[in-house]
Amino acid sequence: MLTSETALVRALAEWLPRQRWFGGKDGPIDELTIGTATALRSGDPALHHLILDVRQNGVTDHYQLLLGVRRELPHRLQHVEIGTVHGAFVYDAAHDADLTRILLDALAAEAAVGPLRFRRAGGAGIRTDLTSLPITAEQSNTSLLFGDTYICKLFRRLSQGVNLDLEVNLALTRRGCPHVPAVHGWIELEPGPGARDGGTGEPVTLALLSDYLHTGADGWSLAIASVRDWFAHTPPAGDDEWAELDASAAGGDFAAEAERLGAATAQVHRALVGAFGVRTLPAAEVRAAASRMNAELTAACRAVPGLRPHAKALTAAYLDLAAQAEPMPVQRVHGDYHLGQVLRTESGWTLLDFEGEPARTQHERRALAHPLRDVAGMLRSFEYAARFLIAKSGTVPPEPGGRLETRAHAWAARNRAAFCRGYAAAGGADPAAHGVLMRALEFEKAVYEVRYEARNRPAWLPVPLTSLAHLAA
Ligand SMILES: Nc1ncnc2c1ncn2[C@@H]1O[C@H](COP(=O)(O)OP(=O)(O)O)[C@@H](O)[C@H]1O
Ligand SMILES: O=P(O)(O)O[C@H]1O[C@H](CO)[C@@H](O[C@H]2O[C@H](CO)[C@@H](O)[C@H](O)[C@H]2O)[C@H](O)[C@H]1O
Repeated sequence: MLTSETALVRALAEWLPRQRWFGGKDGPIDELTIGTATALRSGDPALHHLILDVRQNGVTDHYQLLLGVRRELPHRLQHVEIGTVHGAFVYDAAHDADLTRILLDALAAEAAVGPLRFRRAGGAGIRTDLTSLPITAEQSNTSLLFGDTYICKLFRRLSQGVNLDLEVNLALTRRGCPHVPAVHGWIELEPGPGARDGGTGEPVTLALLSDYLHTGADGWSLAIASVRDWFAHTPPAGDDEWAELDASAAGGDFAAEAERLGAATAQVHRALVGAFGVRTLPAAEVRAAASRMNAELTAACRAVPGLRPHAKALTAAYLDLAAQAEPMPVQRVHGDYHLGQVLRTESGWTLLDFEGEPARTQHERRALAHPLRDVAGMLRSFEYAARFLIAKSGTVPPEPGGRLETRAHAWAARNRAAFCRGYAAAGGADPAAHGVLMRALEFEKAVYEVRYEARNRPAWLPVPLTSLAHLAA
């Protein structure tokens, strides 16, 4: 019985915190148990689907793992070894194309295996002749490419109920929205006792199979290429003029793309209203939201001391929001909008990953919000992109007013303005006309990022902290 294998549990507890997608790196694992184990293939190699129940600081999270078991571990799989149990190697089978093809077969057949249900989105069949390759993006989940046809996202930390990415993508696919990849199928865990559905009575989404937009380039890589050009460009008039330079002269200027991205964002926001509706948030709830933002700031300052010097400016922004609170429209939004979530294809920008912020509860992620929340998220991403290369070269925190920092600031300002222009011109709320709300939303996102980086990528922490130093000044 796999669930009572102590050697396996011990190996998993040692391996899990080292995974990019593990969201609990800021504290020890108090207990790890195997919640469900479903055999998808026996023999050698064998494949088991596991749900790991991980208790940390009184809270239990559920993580999904495809566990491969082999007597001999070929070289190509050694980097994903978890350990050995009774003389057999166990490893992360998301990287084993011999085993992942079972997922496509099961989806095509709309199979049911134990508590796992394999679903198809529409009438069209699912190809089963494709080999998978995991992508190596900076991800909270693990995605497998099947040829250049499908991308299958295996959700790592499971949320209760229907996954938002599935819910939103299906709704927008069915409305014919051109800015999301079409959904082909999904895998879910049927409702059941304990961790299975957390009492919601809803299936838990485990994976999502969508169109792979193989010609697309993600917004983050495009933006970083542009920042690189911008840093490399030698100004004609000397260092002091760098901030005022015409960025379009540097080559690789991103502003026109940023503007188009703003327009696509406004169009998706409209489609979300069409699919899920809109409501008015009373002023009292806006005030409550401002006070929640401040409570998050207090908690974040406790966890990350580097945030404390900015706390006063952030609180002032939240107080301004509360003081000027008036009823505002709220709707379903993307919820974790940044340059890594958008792809530029030959036909325009496509938005990905409607799951919301991985560190929030499902309830928080599904909550309606002002659409400018996404705009604020993307503006933060321009700040990140502008400073990423400085951080990578090890010169963070840069000297205030320093050469590269001045340039980074100029790049971010140019692209932020272009994005907002595109958003407003395509019918979205004009960010310039909502200064108080925008400032509070941007700070809220920056606080989230500081916590996110502390928990997941401590080496990145200086990026949001440095940009906060500028925004809060
Ligand atoms: N449908 C798709 N077509 C092409 N690439 C995709 C697609 N979906 C995701 N990607 C790529 O995978 C990366 C991570 O996807 P995402 O859905 O954001 O995963 P996560 O939730 O783990 O962050 C994206 O930045 C993008 O580069
Ligand atoms: O894409 P995810 O849903 O996994 O989002 C989480 O991870 C993101 C990083 O991969 C993180 O985004 C932050 O870093 C980005 C650069 O890597 C930057 O463009 C974003 O602006 C910044 O927020 C995101 O916050 C987190 O939820």
